[in-house]
Amino acid sequence: MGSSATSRNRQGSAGRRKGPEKPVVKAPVYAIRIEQVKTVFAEVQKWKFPADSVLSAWFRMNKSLGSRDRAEVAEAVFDILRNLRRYRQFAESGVGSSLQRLAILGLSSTLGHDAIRAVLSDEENAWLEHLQTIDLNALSPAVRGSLPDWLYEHFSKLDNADSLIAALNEKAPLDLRVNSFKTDRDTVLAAFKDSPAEQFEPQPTPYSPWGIRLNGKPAINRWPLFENGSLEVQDEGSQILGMLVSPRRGEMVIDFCAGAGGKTLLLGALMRSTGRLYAFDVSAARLAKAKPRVARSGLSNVTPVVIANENDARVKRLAGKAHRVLVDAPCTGMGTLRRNPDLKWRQAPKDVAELAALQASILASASRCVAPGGRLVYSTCSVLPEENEQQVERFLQNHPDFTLLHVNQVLGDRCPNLVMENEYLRLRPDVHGTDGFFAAVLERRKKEEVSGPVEGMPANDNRSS
Ligand SMILES: C[S@@+](CC[C@H](N)C(=O)[O-])C[C@H]1O[C@@H](n2cnc3c(N)ncnc32)[C@H](O)[C@@H]1O
Repeated sequence: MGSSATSRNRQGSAGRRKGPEKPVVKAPVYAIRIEQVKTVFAEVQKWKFPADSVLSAWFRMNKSLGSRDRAEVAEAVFDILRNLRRYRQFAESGVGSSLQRLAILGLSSTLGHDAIRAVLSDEENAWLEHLQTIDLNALSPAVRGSLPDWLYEHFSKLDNADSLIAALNEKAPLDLRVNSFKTDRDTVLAAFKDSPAEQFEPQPTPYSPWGIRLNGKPAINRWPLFENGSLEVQDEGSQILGMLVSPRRGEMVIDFCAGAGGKTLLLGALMRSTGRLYAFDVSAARLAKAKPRVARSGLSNVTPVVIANENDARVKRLAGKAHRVLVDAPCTGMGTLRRNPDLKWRQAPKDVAELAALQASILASASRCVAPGGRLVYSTCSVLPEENEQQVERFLQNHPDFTLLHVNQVLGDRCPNLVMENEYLRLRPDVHGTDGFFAAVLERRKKEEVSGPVEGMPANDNRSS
């Protein structure tokens, strides 16, 4: 069972009824809830679409559901995804369909056994009670951590693997970033006092000067501070990346894999909306999602560009020109399992190999855009060395005109609480409370420091950042 298995006994949508509640009206609500979780999970486990897309589509088809109904279904589905391997093992015993048993496990973990007891059969209740007696330490580590074998193989090679796996199976808090182009964190925290945000216990994040951590999952897109562009949702790890790229006013900066613009917005704010910030991506749909966010943020220095691939002619035209290039590479997302637990079930070993090849190609191509003396930052939201350190090491072997900077040196005194053991930024949920996140800062040598011609560097370009 999940950690909250016995702790809560919420009233579900029954809570919306007026007058005193009687147990007799609660039962059908949770019988319906079990069916709802089964319906959604049956769709999710086709592994065709991300779980949050499946849930959003189902909510759109079931508009009459209240926010508590939605939250209960979503929490149970995500709980099943986090614990799926363990739950499947548990579901081998018991009665009824395996889908029914998974739904019961998810709901008893998130709401507590007592909440659903009345709608379960005697056998089902006895089965749940028996499961409570199982010693989780007696399970194999891959079952206990609910990872497929191939992924457990990868994780088990990392430092303190058990602690990392356990932390990645927890729910994540919600991190917000204050848009420093519009306001500052103290002002937002003051505005949160006596507002609906207060119930989510807003706290400054420990490392990022722009971060606020909320306990819970409010619909912040209806908050005025979100609507006016003062706030964005962004994990603290991604915020720290802004300090590593550290773009300055008036510079030319490329966000090579900009997606829906999460990091673009941060870089644009750090540039105080000056200079030129190219937002590249191969996905027009993702870049389109950045548009309203850029509009809200008040930035006017962002130029979105849909590229065909990393070797697009528009990329080549910028050879040697950019002061800063960020490659926030497509990756397995294994550092974000707290938020996207379906990623561990939707990928296979071949995906790691394919992504690693794509990452190497994007990094090589993006590096050509960096001006002499300029900075290239490579990042992923993965914890796998194949996507991280090994990429950077291979890149450095093939690109002697780049050197690796130590992140402590780059961060200087801007992030005094954060000290890394070696050159790389390596964040983990069990150590830092962030998603798993990796970044490396590479600097292109100035022209006079390099002997012989260097690919992508214009003969007459002698700028430095
Ligand atoms: C990790 S996501 C980027 C997230 C984004 N930086 C943010 O902060 O929201 C990786 C992005 O790389 C894009 N991508 C994939 N292949 C690419 C390529 N060859 N060149 C540029 N971008 C690519 C994907 O479409 C995806 O949006």
